[in-house]
Amino acid sequence: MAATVEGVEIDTRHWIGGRRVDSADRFQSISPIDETPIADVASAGSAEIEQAAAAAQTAFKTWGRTGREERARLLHKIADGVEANIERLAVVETRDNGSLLRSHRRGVMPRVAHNFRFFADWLLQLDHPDFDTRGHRNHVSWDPAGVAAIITPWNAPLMLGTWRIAPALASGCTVVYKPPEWAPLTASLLADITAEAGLPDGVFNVVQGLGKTAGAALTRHPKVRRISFTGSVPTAKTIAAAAAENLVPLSFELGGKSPFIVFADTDLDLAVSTAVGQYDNAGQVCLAGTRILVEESIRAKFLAAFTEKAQAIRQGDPRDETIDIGPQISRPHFQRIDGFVRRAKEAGLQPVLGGGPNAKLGGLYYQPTLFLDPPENAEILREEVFGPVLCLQSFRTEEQAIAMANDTEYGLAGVVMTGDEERAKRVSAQINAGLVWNNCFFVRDLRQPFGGNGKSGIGREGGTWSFDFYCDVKASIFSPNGWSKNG
Ligand SMILES: NC(=O)c1ccc[n+]([C@@H]2O[C@H](COP(=O)([O-])OP(=O)(O)OC[C@H]3O[C@@H](n4cnc5c(N)ncnc54)[C@H](O)[C@@H]3O)[C@@H](O)[C@H]2O)c1
Ligand SMILES: O=C/C=C/C=C(\O)C(=O)O
Repeated sequence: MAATVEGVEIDTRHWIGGRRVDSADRFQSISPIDETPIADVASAGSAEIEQAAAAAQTAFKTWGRTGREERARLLHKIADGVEANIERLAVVETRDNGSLLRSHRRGVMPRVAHNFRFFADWLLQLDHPDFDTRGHRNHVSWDPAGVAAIITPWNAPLMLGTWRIAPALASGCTVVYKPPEWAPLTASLLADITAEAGLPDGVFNVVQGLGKTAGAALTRHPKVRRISFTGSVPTAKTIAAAAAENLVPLSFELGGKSPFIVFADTDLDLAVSTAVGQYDNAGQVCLAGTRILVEESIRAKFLAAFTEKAQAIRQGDPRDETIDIGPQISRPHFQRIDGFVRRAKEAGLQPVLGGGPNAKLGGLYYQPTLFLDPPENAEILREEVFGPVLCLQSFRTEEQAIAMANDTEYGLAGVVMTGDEERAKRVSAQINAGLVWNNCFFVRDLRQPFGGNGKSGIGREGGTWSFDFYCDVKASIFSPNGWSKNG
């Protein structure tokens, strides 16, 4: 079973134990650009999951004992393969998930390659210095845990997938990856790349399918020793219950409703352009600062400049390099976003920007939308919309800004815009979030701990934190006594 998308041939079957495997069931991948079906994809049930888990467990016997240098070498080979295929991966991803081709070409796909290179290099340096306990030498080592199940969403499919796949493979785990059913295609190309790189059979497996069937069977599977999930809170709760059954450690990167705080002493141009950037990827970014909090004395000035800049956003076909934002991922997701906006309007809020579908473009294009001063308990202020919908409120004091910023069940990210470095340090220290950007947004370094507090997730990945998750970390204690003379 194959599809040709933007001239690229894609095998849309699963990739299990180093070969293509089909299913009787199929699902369709529909392009958000024009809502046309672009591929029929194999849809797994528990039998295919069983097969993949068994292949991964068999492969683990060898891969788990493969030396660090060899694992790192193969990860670099995969990165080479990604780099050689950037254009093919970019055009397929854009057709499949509707994100900008220009960012796939120049930002996202290079980051996919970097995900592999970074964890390959980190593996070679992974170390904890030995330490002494009354003459006993303590040694710390990282033993791979076994089969890792990785499940990720559609808003940055290959980037979010490989951000988990690369450290799992570097750790010596074998992987069963369940890509998002709304954008499944680049995962299949990645399987080809890993095969060409010479990754042994069964070390990396792709099982395509729906969350409630393939995803659920994977997270319940007793051979799985780690579950790494990026997605929504309701799904996370279902997965946590499945993980509890087998006592499997899990890593969750979930939603957000991050604050974007603008102090009066900010560089206004920088604050406005960074704030308008929160509409990027049509608002389908977990980290987005969707609650803009502006100091009252500059509110009018900020709002005027923000509205002007937001109105200049060019929306359209994401394959056009001059376009700034594309469509939403799917009809159900589009309707969900519109539901939030309609309910906000019914509750009496009037958007000062957008407020509905983009009538000129039709399809899945939704206008960048801004609501002012929703009441404290408004749904639009509390729930993650995951679309191009922002709220703006104002504050009078720093304490009030911090209190408003922290008035959420989420805790993924925060943005602070101020000209005062001391204030930036003081405020970011008090924001309840896994990541706080000061006078910037989305500056990523894979040495950073990445993850969220509260409903935004469990655990951290990045650098050694990733290896801590995919490994059973071990302490070996060597006594000074009792060694044989030959020992
Ligand atoms: N924190 C982060 O790093 C991060 C990054 C990107 C997106 N997200 C979050 O992801 C969400 C959007 O993604 P979504 O709507 O696709 O999320 P989702 O939870 O509906 O789906 C995510 C993945 O889980 C699978 N899934 C669904 N039901 C399942 C089940 N019962 N068992 C196992 N797997 C199942 C899906 O097939 C998909 O692959 C947003 O909340 C967003 O904030 C978080
Ligand atoms: O939409 C969410 C984006 C998440 C980004 C990352 O996981 C990352 O940069 O590693």
